[in-house]
Amino acid sequence: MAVYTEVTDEALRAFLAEYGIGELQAYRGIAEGVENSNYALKTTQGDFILTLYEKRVDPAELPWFLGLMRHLAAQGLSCPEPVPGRDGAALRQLAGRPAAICTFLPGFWPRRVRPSHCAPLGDALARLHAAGMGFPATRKNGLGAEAWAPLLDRCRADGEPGLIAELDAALAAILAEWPAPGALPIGHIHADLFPDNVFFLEDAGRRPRISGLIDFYFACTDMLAYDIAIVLNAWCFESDYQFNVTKARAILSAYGARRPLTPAEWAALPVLCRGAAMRFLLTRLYDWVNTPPGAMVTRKDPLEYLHRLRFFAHARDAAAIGG
Ligand SMILES: Nc1ncnc2c1ncn2[C@@H]1O[C@H](COP(=O)(O)OP(=O)(O)OP(=O)(O)O)[C@@H](O)[C@H]1O
Ligand SMILES: N[C@@H](CCO)C(=O)O
Repeated sequence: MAVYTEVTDEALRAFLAEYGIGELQAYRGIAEGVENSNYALKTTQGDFILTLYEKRVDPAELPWFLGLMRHLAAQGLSCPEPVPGRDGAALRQLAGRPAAICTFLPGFWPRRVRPSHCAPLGDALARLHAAGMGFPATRKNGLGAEAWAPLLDRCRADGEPGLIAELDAALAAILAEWPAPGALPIGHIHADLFPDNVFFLEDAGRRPRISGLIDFYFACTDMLAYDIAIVLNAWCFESDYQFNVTKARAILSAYGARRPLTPAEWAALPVLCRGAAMRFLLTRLYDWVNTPPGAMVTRKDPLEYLHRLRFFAHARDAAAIGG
C-alpha cells in the first residue's frame, strides 16, 4: 500500500480551503505505488490527486518536479498538472509533509502489456523527450551510474554472496563501457516509465491509446536513450522472463519515427539496457534487505531484474534487442 501518512477529514478540509477547486465531496487513499502517499479527491469541481511526499523525495527538489510537470502539460503532453492554491503556490504542507494537488488523469495502466500498447508508448516517450526540451532547469540523476557502486555496497552485508559477486562483475563491465558525458544526446527523462505509470484508454476494438503519463518523481536530466533502455526493461519481458522482441521493435520504431536515434545511441543501447536493469535490481535489492518484515508496503522482486541483466549481457548489438 502507499498511504504512509494518514490525513484526517478536518485537516484535508482546512487544506482544501486554501484552493479554489470547490468543496470536498469524497476522498480515499490509493493503495498503489510505493514511494509517496496518494489520495484521490472528488470535489464539486472534479477529480484531483493529492500527493504527500515521503522518504525518497528530497523536498528541495519538489519545485523542479512540479515545474517540469507544469512545463510538459503546457506543451500539450497529458500528465498531472500541479494545481496552485489561491496564493499561487502549488507546493504546500499537510500533516507535516510537503504536499501538492494535481489534476486527475483518466484511464488505466496495463496489468498485462500487449504488443498494441507498445507503439503508443514509444511515441509518447519521444513526445515527452521533445516536450521537455524547452524546460531550462536541470536535475542530476541521483540514481545514475555513479550511484550504483555505493548502492551495491549498502546491500553487501545482507545480500546473498553469489548474487553480490555476480553484480560486482556485471557492474564493473557496465561501467567500463558506459557512454562518456556528452557522447549521447541528453534531455529531461522520466526515468521510471513502467507500465504502472502509463495510463491508457481503449476504443471499441480494444485498441489502446495513451491517456497520460504519471509519476515524474524520478525525472532528471540524462541520456535520452537511457530512458528508452528503462522502457525496454520494464515493458518487453514476459512473466517467464523471455524478451519479447516484437514489443521492443514496436517501441523503438514508434520512438524513432519522431526522433531517429543516432548511430552512437544504437551502439550504446545494449549497455544502457544493462545499466537500467542494474539500477532497478539495486534499488529493489536495497529495499528488500532494508524493509522490515511486516511493513505495510509491497516489496518488488529484485531477481526479475537479474534475469533482465543476464539477457542484455548476451545482447551483442541493438539488433538483438529489437533495433
Ligand atoms: N494524476 C493522476 N491521475 C489519476 N490517478 C493517479 C494520478 N497520480 C497518481 N494516480 C494513482 O495513484 C497511484 C500511485 O501513483 P504513483 O505511481 O505516482 O505513486 P508512487 O507512490 O510515486 O508510486 P511508484 O513510484 O511506486 O510508482 C497510481 O497507480 C494511480 O492509480
Ligand atoms: N518502478 C520501480 C519502482 C519505483 O518507482 C520498480 O519497479 O522497481
